[in-house]
Amino acid sequence: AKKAKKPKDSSNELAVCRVLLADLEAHQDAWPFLSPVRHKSVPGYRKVIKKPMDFSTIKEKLTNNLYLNLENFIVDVNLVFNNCQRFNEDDSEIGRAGHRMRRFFDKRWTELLHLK
Ligand SMILES: Oc1ccc2c(c1)N[C@H](O)CC2
Repeated sequence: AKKAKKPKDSSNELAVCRVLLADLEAHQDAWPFLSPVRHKSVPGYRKVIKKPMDFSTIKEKLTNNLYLNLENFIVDVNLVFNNCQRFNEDDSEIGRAGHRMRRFFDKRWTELLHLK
C-alpha cells in the first residue's frame, strides 16, 4: 500500500535561514562576502558578475521577508559562492575562502535539515 507522505513542516524554515546566515557571518573566512563588492573599484566585476550577492544583502532580504522558503535562501547563498568562483582563481586567498565557506554551508544546512 502507498506510504502516507509526511506533511512538510515549513514553519521553521525562516528560523533555519537566520541560524545559517549567523553561522556564515561568524565564520573566519566570511570576510570577502560580508558586504557588496565595491564594483566601481574592481575592474570587470560589474561586466562579469551579472547578479552580485553578499551576506549583508541576504540579511536585508531575510528581514524584508523576501525569501518565501529555505530553497530561495539557499539559491542566494550559492550565488555568493558561484560569483566568487567565477571571479577568483581557485588558488587565491579569496578563491580558497569561497571554497571553504561553501563546504561549511553545505555541511551546516544538511545538519540542520536532518534535525527535523
Ligand atoms: O583582487 C581582488 C580585488 C577585489 C575583489 C576580488 C579580488 N575578488 C572578489 O570576488 C571581488 C572583489
